[in-house]
Amino acid sequence: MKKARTLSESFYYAISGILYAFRTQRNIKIHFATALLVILMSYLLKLSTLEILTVFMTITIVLVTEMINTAIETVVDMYTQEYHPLAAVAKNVAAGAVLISAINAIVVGYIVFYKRILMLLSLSK
Ligand SMILES: Nc1ncnc2c1ncn2[C@@H]1O[C@H](COP(=O)(O)OP(=O)(O)OP(=O)(O)O)[C@@H](O)[C@H]1O
Repeated sequence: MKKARTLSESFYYAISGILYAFRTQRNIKIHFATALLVILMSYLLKLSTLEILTVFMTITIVLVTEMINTAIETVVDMYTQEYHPLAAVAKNVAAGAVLISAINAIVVGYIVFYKRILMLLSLSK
């Protein structure tokens, strides 16, 4: 088994993991595009420092859980292509983690952006 020897090698492996997840996972592409849009909106709507921190934490949690989900799916698929109840448990629990992070993102998005967007819409009338 090949072990990472230097810090730069470890960094390279981590970056290639991120690029693999981005290349192969449609959901991660969607989350990434949404994150860019949310960051742009945060800038335009002049969020407070605390709100910006919350938005960044939320984006990070969604992307990280998606990547861990991808890692778990990959390990399960490497282990078996056959139906196995434990494979189902592993994948379902990983998918559950993604769902929880997505619900958190919706709640944060609602609390931070909803009133501001309503105000903008009423101003533009
Ligand atoms: N080897 C397996 N044995 C038993 N059930 C499985 C197995 N592979 C997948 N499943 C079931 O099918 C579901 C979907 O698995 P799959 O690997 O297709 O992920 P996915 O929904 O395509 O995820 P993503 O969209 O994130 O790639 C799992 O949550 C699990 O319930």
